[in-house]
Amino acid sequence: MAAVEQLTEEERTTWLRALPKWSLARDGAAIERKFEFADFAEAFSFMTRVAIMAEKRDHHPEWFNVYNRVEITLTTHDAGGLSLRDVNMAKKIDALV
Ligand SMILES: C[C@H](O)[C@H](O)[C@H]1CNC2=NC(N)=NC(=O)C2=N1
Repeated sequence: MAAVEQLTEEERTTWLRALPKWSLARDGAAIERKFEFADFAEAFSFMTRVAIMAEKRDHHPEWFNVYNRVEITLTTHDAGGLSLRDVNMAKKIDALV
């Protein structure tokens, strides 16, 4: 796969404005968002939809689930930090909820 470029600090700031529900994590190397659903079935349904999308895009979330809560962290391992792939994925995830 072609190398994926890490976002510069300026690009990070700009892109994050378009993702108000996500915050920078790991010293700018990742973004994260917490989700809360009615129950486990709703949370897992959401996770299933994210998983299918992740496979299609070959870009996979780091996540944590307890009952109705899901926490998602996006980072690009191939870039060693945040890339446009994370920003695009976050937008797609936002559109699912
Ligand atoms: C070999 C495979 O295509 C790569 O490792 C993909 C898979 N999914 C990935 N997911 C994420 N979040 N970052 C990556 O760099 C990444 N790379």
